[in-house]
Amino acid sequence: MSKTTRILWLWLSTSFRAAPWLMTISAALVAARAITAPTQTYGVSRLVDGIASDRSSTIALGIAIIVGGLAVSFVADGLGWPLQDTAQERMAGRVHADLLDVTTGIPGLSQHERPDVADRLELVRERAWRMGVGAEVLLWAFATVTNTATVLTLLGSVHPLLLVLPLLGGARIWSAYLSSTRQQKAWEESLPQERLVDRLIEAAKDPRTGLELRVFGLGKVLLDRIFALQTERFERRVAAARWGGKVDGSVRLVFGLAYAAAIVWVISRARHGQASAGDVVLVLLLAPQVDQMTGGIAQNVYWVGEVVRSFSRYDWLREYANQNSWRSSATPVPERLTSGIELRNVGFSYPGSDSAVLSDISLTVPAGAAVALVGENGAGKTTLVKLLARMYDPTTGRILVDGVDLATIQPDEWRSQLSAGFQDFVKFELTAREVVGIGDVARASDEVAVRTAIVRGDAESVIAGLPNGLDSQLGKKFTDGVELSGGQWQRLALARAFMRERPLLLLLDEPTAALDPEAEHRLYEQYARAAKVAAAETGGITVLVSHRFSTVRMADLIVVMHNGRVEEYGTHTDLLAAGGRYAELFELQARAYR
Ligand SMILES: Nc1ncnc2c1ncn2[C@@H]1O[C@H](COP(=O)(O)OP(=O)(O)OP(=O)(O)O)[C@@H](O)[C@H]1O
Repeated sequence: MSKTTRILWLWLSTSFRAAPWLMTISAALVAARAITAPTQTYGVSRLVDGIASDRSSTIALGIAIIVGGLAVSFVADGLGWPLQDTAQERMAGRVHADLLDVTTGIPGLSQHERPDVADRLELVRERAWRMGVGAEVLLWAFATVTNTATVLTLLGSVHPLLLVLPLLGGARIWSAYLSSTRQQKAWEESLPQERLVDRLIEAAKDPRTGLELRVFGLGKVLLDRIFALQTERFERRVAAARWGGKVDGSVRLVFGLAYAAAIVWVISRARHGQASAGDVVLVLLLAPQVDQMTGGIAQNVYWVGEVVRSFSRYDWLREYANQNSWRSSATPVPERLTSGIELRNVGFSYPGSDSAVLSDISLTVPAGAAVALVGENGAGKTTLVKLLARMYDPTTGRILVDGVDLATIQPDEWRSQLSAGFQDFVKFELTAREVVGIGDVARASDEVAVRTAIVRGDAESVIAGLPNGLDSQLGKKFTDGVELSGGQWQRLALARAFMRERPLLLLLDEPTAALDPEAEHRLYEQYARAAKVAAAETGGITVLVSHRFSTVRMADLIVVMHNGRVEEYGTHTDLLAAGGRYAELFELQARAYR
């Protein structure tokens, strides 16, 4: 199937899939409505001719056409609009559901990292409503075609030369096309600015950024920046719209003059007996209809173009999702780990960047082990955690889970066996019960499971301080919502990470950074004891990222990273004895606490 056919088919099938019967009935009504006006005009011309020639059969025909037209338009108008509106709503709903389905089906994170992909994704989302009006535009296009065919037949019946008039209208269609493409281009060019404006507005509104904004007096700077970006974007778009207005206005003027000349010509033909009075009436009354028709086609060209463009972007997204679905990864995830996880010459660069963030990492983490990643900021610890969660695949090398390449394991299944807590965790503004429970959606309403996770996350004191305990609404956006401190939110996020009791891999990327070192130490000690029991059953591995050596030293294996490489690894005792970077950093921190 060619790309154009595929897109048109996508448009047509989405419209009819959304509301098959509504669309079919609406199409019939729309066609009926489209032919009534020109047909009634024909009825009037018959009536005039009948009166002029005093022929009662012609008069009767004229009246029958006019009355029949009235009846049809009465029914089509009464029924058509509500049905069309409903079809339209269904289509919009369908489009949004389809879009969500496709985007949430992309398992990796690359689409958020590559600016070109992010731009296109934004365009798809932002223009989704244009796909949503697809049903209406389709019916509208159908109406225009029917209407055009009827008007052309009637004009041609007076004199074939009059068909030049609608042809002149073609220039108008062309100008509309030019103007819409220019506006489209202006729109697309201003998208990066639009994205930036959205982000800046978000930052300006977000209570979490409010504190720093005020301390550094950034409010005004931010507003000026938003205003400048918006002005630039607005000017670009207005210039395109103004250009379109000028071109369309001039073309319309030429068309109007040509039509006036045609009317004069038909009148003179009638005076010489070459045309009837009815013909003059027909041409006169068709004038506004031809103008409306070409205007309608011009608008249709614009809208058909918009809908086709939106569907072609959607088609691109489907292709992208298809190519990035990691569908070849179909190996089931193991139920337990026996040998462990091995990284073999793993290297990684973020999408759209050439510089390697991780290089040549080779490491074996035995099943059941707790491993700590340490290293200075930017050493690549979080990136390694993301690779283990399979948010990305390594650029080079492989990650083997019990000897099976992680890149071949079904991504959703792998993630269902993971649990994670992060430093920049999400503050889900739900009830406290849900905030914790969603760490294992299947058991989110299991009271015992939620309470156990809360104990493991050392968050009992947070719940005890809430007005309605677990059922308290969290977050400032709600009138009865309770706002928590950074540390309290973090404890709940940690409890959430502990909802899955026996994950094969638990990733803890500085999830306790907001707690004091003692609280962190206590928590990990408690956690390590429980983890040992679970690990004996499932071989589950814990990966912990922390800058605090009091915690790190408890790990079975400590991996010291530097500039995206593993510099040394071993147990706390081994590494201290080796006297390398670990020993140096440990000594530095220990001295600070003495
Ligand atoms: N999404 C991204 N796109 C491009 N580069 C990135 C991205 N995320 C991180 N990086 C780069 O990768 C490098 C490693 O970052 P990473 O977050 O893995 O370090 P880290 O060791 O976890 O640091 P920290 O201790 O500060 O959390 C950094 O140089 C960073 O600039």
